[in-house]
Amino acid sequence: MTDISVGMLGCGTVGTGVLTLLKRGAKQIAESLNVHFKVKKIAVKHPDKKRDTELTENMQFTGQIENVINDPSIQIIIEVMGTLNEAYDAIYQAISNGKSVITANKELIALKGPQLTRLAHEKHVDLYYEASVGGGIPILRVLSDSLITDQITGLTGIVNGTSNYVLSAMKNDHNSYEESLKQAQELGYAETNPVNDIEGFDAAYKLAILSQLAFGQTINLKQLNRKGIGQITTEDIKGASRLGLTIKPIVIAREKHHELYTLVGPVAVSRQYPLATVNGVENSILVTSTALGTTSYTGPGAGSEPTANSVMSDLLTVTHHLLLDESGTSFNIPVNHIKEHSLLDLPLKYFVAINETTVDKLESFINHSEYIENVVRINHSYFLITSSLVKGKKAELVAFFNKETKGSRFYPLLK
Ligand SMILES: NC(=O)C1=CN([C@@H]2O[C@H](COP(=O)(O)OP(=O)(O)OC[C@H]3O[C@@H](n4cnc5c(N)ncnc54)[C@H](OP(=O)(O)O)[C@@H]3O)[C@@H](O)[C@H]2O)C=CC1
Ligand SMILES: N[C@@H](CC=O)C(=O)O
Repeated sequence: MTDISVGMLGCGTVGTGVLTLLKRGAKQIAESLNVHFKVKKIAVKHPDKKRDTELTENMQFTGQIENVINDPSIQIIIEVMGTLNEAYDAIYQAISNGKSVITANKELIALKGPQLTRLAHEKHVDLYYEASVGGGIPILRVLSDSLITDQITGLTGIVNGTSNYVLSAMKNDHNSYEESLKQAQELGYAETNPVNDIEGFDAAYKLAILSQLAFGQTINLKQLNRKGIGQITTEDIKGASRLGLTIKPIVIAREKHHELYTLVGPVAVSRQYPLATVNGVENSILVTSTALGTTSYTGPGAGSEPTANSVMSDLLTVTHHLLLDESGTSFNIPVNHIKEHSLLDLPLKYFVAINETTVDKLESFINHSEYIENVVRINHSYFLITSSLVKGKKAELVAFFNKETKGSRFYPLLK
């Protein structure tokens, strides 16, 4: 039996899940790999906090990250603490010290993954981050292994469990936005700062990682068209429903004529669209590729054990490499620099929610416009489906509604 010493940074929702799965899977790991993982040290923010003693027996808790990453007996570091700069410095140092690293940190990988991957290659250690996208869904391995020879042309997905949980609870259980978000936080789905979930930053990081693997491209997050779910009202959800639509927190990246079109934000999807029935904390990613057509990957997108399961799969990959003396691998290093656009530059249909209005002009416009395919009125609000609009025509409609009504919201529509 080979003993492998592991150090952890963080022991919260995901970290506790990792300890649980390590304990539960110890016999199976010993039988199949002839390996015993020993978690020696765990760095946390509050080393004196009370922890589950059955899970953490013989583990040393410390408030100093250096105690873990500089311990020469530790071979593998699992980073599940979050943060950007602290995590970067810690992982940089750990890799420099010759340790393989597993992380669930999407912000870090989206923003600094390529640098760390290059360093890991140089130092002949592994860097893996399956848990950073889609929680328990093994989507990064699918993109980097199963689809390696296929050409990916599009990704459309729900990749933030918290915002999908909130919107599903608002629609299906008629819960308030605040109540639903509180539940998502209590269930361990939300980020330390839930603004990252609600405003689409977390989804944007995940789209960046998916694009690194699918298109070899690190997308420019500063220019990305990103919106959150905070502006969606219960009226919009009801209006969409009356038109056979559901509002979902979606990420999209599409390659067209060797250019990339991206979007992060709420999208109205028809009831037949595959993502319409992905509810609660579930995530789902639809991948379109030349050989396979469209394939979908669905599962729990956040939470303790699902996310920890992805960490475990990385841990076993890294261990295989260690045992075979083949460390120095990762998912990929993005090398492409293709031009990026907002998906909204392409012709799209829209679901439009128009706030309370009594303006006759609007009614007359709606009845005569060739661009309106369907409309419902609920009290004094109107909800429309437009025909496919080019960017300029959409801008005209936005201007018209903003002038003639008390405000409107345009949601891209996928059928
Ligand atoms: N929750 C989820 O479903 C998912 C989370 N992730 C990612 O996994 C990572 C961890 O998330 P999660 O487990 O939910 O977070 P938690 O907030 O539950 O846990 C964070 C842990 O890190 C420790 N920690 C925080 N800051 C520091 C620091 N500066 N130095 C040392 N330790 C620190 C905390 O210590 P203490 O316990 O003392 O407070 C805690 O143990 C994040 O990157 C997150 O984005 C990825 C996929 C899903
Ligand atoms: N906060 C994230 C956690 C998983 O990545 C989410 O809600 O999806």
